[in-house]
Parts: sequence; structure tokens; C-alpha cells
Amino acid sequence: MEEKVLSLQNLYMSYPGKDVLNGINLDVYRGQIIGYIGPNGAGKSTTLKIMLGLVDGYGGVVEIFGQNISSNDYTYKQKIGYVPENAEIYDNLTAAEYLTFIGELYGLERGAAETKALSLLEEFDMGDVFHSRISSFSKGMRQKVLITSSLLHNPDLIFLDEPLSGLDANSVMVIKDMLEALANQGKTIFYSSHIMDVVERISNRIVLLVNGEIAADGSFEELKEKGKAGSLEAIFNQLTGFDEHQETAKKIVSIVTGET
Ligand SMILES: Nc1ncnc2c1ncn2[C@@H]1O[C@H](COP(=O)(O)OP(=O)(O)OP(=O)(O)O)[C@@H](O)[C@H]1O
Repeated sequence: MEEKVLSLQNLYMSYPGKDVLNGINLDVYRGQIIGYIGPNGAGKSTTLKIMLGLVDGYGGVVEIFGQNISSNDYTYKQKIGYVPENAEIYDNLTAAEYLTFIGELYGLERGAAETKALSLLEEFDMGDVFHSRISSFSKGMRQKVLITSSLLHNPDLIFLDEPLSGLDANSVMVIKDMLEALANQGKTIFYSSHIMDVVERISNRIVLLVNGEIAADGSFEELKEKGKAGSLEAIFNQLTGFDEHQETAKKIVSIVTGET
């Protein structure tokens, strides 16, 4: 029988003057790679932050590994990894200090955390800067540190919010293959991104959020069948009712150049 890892039941969230999530129902099973997509402001990051216990005041039920996350028992967090879209990272620390600290927070022994962090960074071609300050790192290097920090404790459920930002083409290939390999090992991946060709390639299930509601849920093939469009980008345009990109682009250029 399939093992349910995550369950959202009638999830609602509002900020003053704005309903962000309008009743999300979603069951996610072990080994799935969920591509969680939707227009800017649709509520993707909000869903992720609720599941991670970073945002309160929601309505409905969130269960992770069968545990209601509002129960004040935070043990489920030990089995979760998270790569946030915008991360606060301690710039003055070296990669070694930062990653060892994060590893210890997750309960790893100091030496083991440091060894594992170095091994992972070496795979990302960053072994030589292990003892350099994070403030000296490029955007892509910081992103590799973040990805490493989310994996140190061997989590069973991994949330990634636009994880490839700043990564070069070679690193993107490594991460894509790594996510596939992790899912084959039984890890569950919840992947939110705007890079449609990557979502199309790695996800075995795509969930499209529009205005705080699930507008489509299925494999890429199923969505293609439903949308009668070729690529995920075209399906996205179609299901979000957007067909004015050329017109909008022309308007922007005419405003920029001052020609009407
Ligand atoms: N702390 C907050 N206070 C008020 N409104 C918020 C807050 N956080 C998010 N929102 C609003 O909730 C809506 C959904 O935001 P969210 O960040 O979840 O969208 P998203 O789907 O992740 O968008 P993007 O693709 O641009 O990252 C937006 O209208 C945003 O302005």
C-alpha cells in the first residue's frame, strides 16, 4: 500500500484583506516528486511555510508523517529538509561553521556533521572554500550551501522553493539527477519552481495552484491530455488563462521607448 507522507485537508489562509489559500486538498505519497507550480502570488510559498510550521493562523488540517503539525510535537521536523526561496544565511560564518551548526541543530554529532558537509560540498566543487566566509560566495555558491544544509540530516521529505536559482547549467544537471535518485530511494520531494522545463522533467506529479486553489493535479502526460498543449509552459499558459504575452511585451516596449 502507498505510504501517505503529507496530507493537506481543506487548507485556508488569509492575510488582512486577502484570501491566499482557498481550500487546498492534497495527499502526497512516499517517493513522489511533486512539482508545485502557479502564477506569482498564487500561494505556493505560503503553502510551503505553513507545512514547515513557519506560518500560523491557517484553517484546515496539515498532517506530515501522519502527525497533525498543530499538535505542538515538532519531531516531524527532524525528517524534513527545506531550501527556502529567500534564505537568511549567517554570512560571517564559514561554510564549515554554518553547515556544522545546522547539522548539530538536526542532532548530528559535530565531527560527523563537518565530515558530511565537506563531502557534499566537494561534490559541488566547493571543497576548496569550505573554510571561507559565506559573505565571499557567489549566488550559486550560497545556493549550494543551502541545498547541502537541507540534506545533512538525511531527511525523508524535502521542500524546495526555487532551488536552482543562481546555479550554472552543470550544477542544475547534478541537482536534477540527485532529486531523481533521492526519490528512487523513497524520499518525497515537494518542488516549487517557475522553471517549467525542469518541473516537466523531474516531477512525476504536477500540482498547479491558481488563486489559492488547485487548478490541475496529475502527471505531465495527464495534464497534456487535459490541456491539449505540448509543453508544460504552454499548459501553464492555457490553464491560467494567459494568452497575451506578445501583446503585453509590446506594450512594455512602447512604454519604455515612449512610442505609443
Ligand atoms: N506575510 C504576509 N502578509 C501579507 N500578505 C502576504 C504575506 N505573505 C504572503 N502574502 C501574500 O500572499 C499571496 C501569496 O504569496 P506567496 O508568496 O505564497 O505566493 P507564491 O505563489 O509563492 O508567489 P511567487 O511565485 O511570486 O513566489 C501574495 O498576494 C502575497 O502578497
